[in-house]
Amino acid sequence: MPELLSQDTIENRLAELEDWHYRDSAVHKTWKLKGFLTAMSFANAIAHLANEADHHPDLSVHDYNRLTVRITTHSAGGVTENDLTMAERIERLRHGG
Ligand SMILES: C[C@H](O)[C@H](O)[C@H]1CNC2=NC(N)=NC(=O)C2=N1
Repeated sequence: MPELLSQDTIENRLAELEDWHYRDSAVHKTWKLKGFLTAMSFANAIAHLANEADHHPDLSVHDYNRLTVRITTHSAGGVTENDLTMAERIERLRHGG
């Protein structure tokens, strides 16, 4: 089972990622997209990435054009390397990398 990371480690890693935060045993970010379908498409792209990685974030499309992603490792009960890796992969996806 992947091991839980300390708050210091998590916050140091998140400092490299724009607008990601650590709260309630998870890392999360909210984007404001161009519209509802853009937000849905981004959520779907993340869903495919997540399924390939077998690591599944919580995805919420809300307030018309916002997407909130929350990532935690259920089996560990908090944030592990797998969550930070997923956050990094989502950022690369968003920026076309
Ligand atoms: C069997 C399967 O690999 C596990 O249930 C995976 C699936 N996706 C998962 N996703 C997340 N976020 N945390 C987990 O502990 C987890 N476990």
